[in-house]
Amino acid sequence: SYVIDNQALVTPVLSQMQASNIGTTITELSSFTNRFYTTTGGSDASNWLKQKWAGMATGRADIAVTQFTHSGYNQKSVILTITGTDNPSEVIVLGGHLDSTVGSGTGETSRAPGADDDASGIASMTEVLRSMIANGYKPRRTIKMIGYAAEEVGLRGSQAIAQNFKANNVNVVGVMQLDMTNYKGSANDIYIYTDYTDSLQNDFVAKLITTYQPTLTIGYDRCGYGCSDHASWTAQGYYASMPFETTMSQSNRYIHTVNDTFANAGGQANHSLKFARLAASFAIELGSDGA
Ligand SMILES: N[C@H](Cc1ccc(I)cc1)C(=O)NO
Ligand SMILES: [Zn+2]
Ligand SMILES: [Zn+2]
Repeated sequence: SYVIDNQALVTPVLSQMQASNIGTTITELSSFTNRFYTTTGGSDASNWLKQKWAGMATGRADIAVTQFTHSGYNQKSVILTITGTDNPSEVIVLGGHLDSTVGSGTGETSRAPGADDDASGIASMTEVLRSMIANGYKPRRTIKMIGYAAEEVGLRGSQAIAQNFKANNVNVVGVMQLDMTNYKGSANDIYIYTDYTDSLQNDFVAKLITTYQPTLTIGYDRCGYGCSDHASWTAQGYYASMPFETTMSQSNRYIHTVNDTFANAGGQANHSLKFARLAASFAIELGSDGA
């Protein structure tokens, strides 16, 4: 339910999260020549993320990391699963995309750092994972963190996964998309997008921000189209939310260019930390509910 009553579990995880760790992961992901869905870099980045998450989960028998193979291109999505202790059939999904692009002509040697779009989202999720593990947090429901392949070419990775989950009757109770979290281009801190998302869940997201990050300011906007992977989940009838870094009109103009770098977002991840903390509070509040 959307009742906020797990402060004892959420607060220690949030307080341990650090922008510097997010910045490190953004830098690592940006160092692949590109992470395009059909290139060597795209496959290497997927394998790198799998290894990174698996390494972090060492010693946790309830955490598994797999890759989801897509048809028609080599880049695999990465799925980390924290199996719930006593209500495992109900699933919470945190997502971001691991591919990067400099447009349709992206090839093997194209330079596409994709620091904000969307290394920042993957890095935010990674810091959630690190702090949950450091605090020994074990959810009652299952939490999945997904690095989607092929978002930039039509939300293809998330579409395949959301369709697969629907076909298998996976009971996903909520989805949060993190795509572009580190470019502070607008007045407010977090913008809750209201199209291709669920309005009730969006109200819960706003309450999470006012409860756990009361100094942050909230804005609202719309994309006007299916602008990221949340739209794939909504299309399958699941509840999705997308907290975004700016208003639509002030969105990061460096994306999909060689200039989408960590330095061009200020060389620090203070903005991403807000989204990482929001994602952690979302996953823990929903993840701590029993059957
Ligand atoms: N189109 C999206 C970027 C994007 C998403 C939302 C808004 I507002 C502006 C721009 C993309 O490239 N996702 O990877
Ligand atoms: Zn993009
Ligand atoms: Zn993106």
